[in-house]
Amino acid sequence: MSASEAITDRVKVRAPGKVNLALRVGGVRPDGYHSLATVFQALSLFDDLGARPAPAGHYGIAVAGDQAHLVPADGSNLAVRAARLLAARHGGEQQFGVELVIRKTIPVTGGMAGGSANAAAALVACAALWGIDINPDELRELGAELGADVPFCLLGSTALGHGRGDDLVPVLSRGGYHWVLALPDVELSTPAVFRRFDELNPDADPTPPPVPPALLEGLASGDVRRVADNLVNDLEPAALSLHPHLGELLDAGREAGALAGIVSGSGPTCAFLAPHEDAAVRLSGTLSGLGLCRTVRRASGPVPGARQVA
Ligand SMILES: C[C@](O)(CO)[C@H](O)COP(=O)(O)OP(=O)(O)OC[C@H]1O[C@@H](n2ccc(N)nc2=O)[C@H](O)[C@@H]1O
Ligand SMILES: Nc1ncnc2c1ncn2[C@@H]1O[C@H](COP(=O)(O)OP(=O)(O)OP(=O)(O)O)[C@@H](O)[C@H]1O
Repeated sequence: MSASEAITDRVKVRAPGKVNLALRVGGVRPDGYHSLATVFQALSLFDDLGARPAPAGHYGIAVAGDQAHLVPADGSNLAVRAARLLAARHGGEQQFGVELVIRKTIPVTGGMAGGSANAAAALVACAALWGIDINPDELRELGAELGADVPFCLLGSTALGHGRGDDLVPVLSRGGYHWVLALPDVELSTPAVFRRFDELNPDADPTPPPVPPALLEGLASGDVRRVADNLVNDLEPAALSLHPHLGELLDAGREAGALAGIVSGSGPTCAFLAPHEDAAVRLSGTLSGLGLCRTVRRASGPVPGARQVA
């Protein structure tokens, strides 16, 4: 199917990318994952996914968007894996079929949970298309089998994550936050960044450091400066050591008026928090003009998780 045929989508689902306001990383667990203590915020940078019926046993995929060529359009796509997993747990893969189309906006391999957002969207879309009655907890459990960030892409808003990052509790958050996202022209693989973290922290405590209480207080009171002062990402030194020029980009954003700048998740996207919307508009203009990154986007948060749209 070509992406232009998407007009016939029977179900459309929109899912957000994320930024980690705090990403505290502990040592490696027996399952190979790192113990995390993290605060996620879902951002208004969305991927859209359409689903339409297909013959039983057929799972098709098309991907559109300027980075579509970087995303697998076959059975390895996380959205296809999500559809098959849902089917397998509700009667069998041969009982259902679907044609999926993804329109990418979230940067690919950018540290903003793009693939996870597509998996979350596919779970929601296929459950609706196939008439499967599944509650949000079950949906998040399936999501966790697909990737550590998938449950948050389902939940959205602001949440505290423990374990692999998939054990979630909603966090009280007031007000809206205005972000400028600088997308560098390099890729960073999540496992490679965690491996570099291990090299830099050979004696990491199995328990991650706590998220800053002042961050949670800032969110609860809607105090953007307090939030900015307490952003933290333990993967940032690892990402910077793999791509040192990200440090220059972070410095440029701070000098151009950001309250704070951090690497988003495993990077390489750099996320700058602005004091208000006008400042974000100015900051994105300045950063675009510097030529330090491939593109600059603005987004706000928090926004809801994956959900069906008209
Ligand atoms: C960096 C973050 O985006 C922060 O939210 C996530 O921790 C990564 O989440 P994700 O991309 O959904 O992760 P997965 O697809 O489940 O795992 C990809 C790889 O990242 C590493 N990984 C991920 C999560 C975690 N808690 N510990 C890890 O070590 C592992 O090498 C894993 O094989
Ligand atoms: N539906 C999908 N969308 C994007 N990437 C996908 C998808 N399915 C598989 N991938 C592959 O997964 C890898 C990670 O891409 P993704 O865009 O999810 O990275 P990321 O945003 O850095 O992930 P995270 O922030 O969750 O660690 C890439 O190699 C990509 O090609």
